[in-house]
Amino acid sequence: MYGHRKNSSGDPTPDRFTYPPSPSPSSYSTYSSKPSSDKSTPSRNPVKAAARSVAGVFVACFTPPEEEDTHHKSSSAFGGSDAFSSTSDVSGASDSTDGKRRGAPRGIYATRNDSTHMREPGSIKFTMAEIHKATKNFSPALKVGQGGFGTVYKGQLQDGTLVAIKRAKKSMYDKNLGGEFRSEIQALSTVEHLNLVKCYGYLEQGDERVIVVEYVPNGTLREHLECFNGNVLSLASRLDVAIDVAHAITYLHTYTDHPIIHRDIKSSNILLTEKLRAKVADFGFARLAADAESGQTHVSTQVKGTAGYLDPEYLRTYQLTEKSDVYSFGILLVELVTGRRPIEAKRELKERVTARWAMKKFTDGDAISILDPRLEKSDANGSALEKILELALQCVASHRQNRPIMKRCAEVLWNIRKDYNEVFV
Ligand SMILES: Nc1ncnc2c1ncn2[C@@H]1O[C@H](COP(=O)(O)OP(=O)(O)OP(=O)(O)O)[C@@H](O)[C@H]1O
Repeated sequence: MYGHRKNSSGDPTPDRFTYPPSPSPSSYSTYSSKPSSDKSTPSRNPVKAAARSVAGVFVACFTPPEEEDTHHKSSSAFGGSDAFSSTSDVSGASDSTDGKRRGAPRGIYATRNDSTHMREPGSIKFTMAEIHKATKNFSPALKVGQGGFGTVYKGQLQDGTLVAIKRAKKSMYDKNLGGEFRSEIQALSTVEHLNLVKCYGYLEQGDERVIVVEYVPNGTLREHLECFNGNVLSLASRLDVAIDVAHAITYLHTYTDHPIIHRDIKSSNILLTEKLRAKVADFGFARLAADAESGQTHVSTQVKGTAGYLDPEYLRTYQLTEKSDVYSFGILLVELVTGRRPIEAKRELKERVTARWAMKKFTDGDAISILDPRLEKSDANGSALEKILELALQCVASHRQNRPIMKRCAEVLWNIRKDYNEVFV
């Protein structure tokens, strides 16, 4: 199953992939089972050894796609919406989309009146009437994004709570979305953490699959790294974001009833609050990890994730562990300090795979040259950059046993942040 993103020309471009690939042709099959060399050149410097190792993995595993990914949003979260200030009638059958589908035999348009009963307090099941009311009948004015799962709307519940309402696209449901939907709900409904997007509930009715989650108002990390709002995210804020994400993943790996592996850690799944704190979203690919007591290892029948963030060891072995998230997190750290996407297909060959390029510069003693050009090349930034890259290197080690656990990542980042703060007091 491929997520459908839109490239700059508006064409759907796959950037998320499943291996084994679906029968449909895709350049992403080049990521597949080609074994990668883990035999890095021995080095006395473990950091440099890891760098060589990871560079080898990138060479072996990644053939960048022809098209650069693909940032797309049909409308930005920054656009927000003032549609809630309107007092228009939300029951309105006058909505044009609604009008077009009025004859549909199944789904919400045929069942709106079946589910007008009130939701029981505390229930996570929403009614169709509530969803319609919250989104003003899925008003295009309230659309805040589009992802592999479907369309995301900003909504407001009866009690005034702002929510993001994720409506699965029909094609996804046809492709056996059932499992993924339930997975997302199962994972989301059991967890609660300041740095995780809270799940309020869901609706499963006819062809409709809708998830209601906390609305996070300030766009995605990827949007901030691209300065969509005109402001450059400072290195201090980037460190805070990294710490928040590390805490969120630590919680998923360690403190839930069963370990949860997110499987799709990436900058477009990290949402920012107005105070620029991070909340990790999109558990569409989350799966409950093996029960620690049973000692079983989760073996996937399909490799899922997003190009550029995917753990090569998982790709090779189909064995999913928490360390696959650690790998993706390492890629995210590189993204945070460089500002670049993990794969930048329009750049010259040696710079296309951002982590490989960054690690090479780092081991050549030229880390500062990879710092996001929008950030000042100060001593404080240079020092923090090197420490962050050192951690990133460990996270993207080719063998999972050489990667730190996420809790350790949080601790290291916390210390980097502390040292960084001290420079400014
Ligand atoms: N909880 C939320 N609060 C505010 N905006 C959100 C929320 N969830 C998603 N969005 C917006 O909707 C967009 C699409 O989100 P979604 O999670 O469906 O897809 P994605 O993660 O960007 O892509 P994919 O699903 O293909 O990985 C996001 O990029 C963001 O702009």
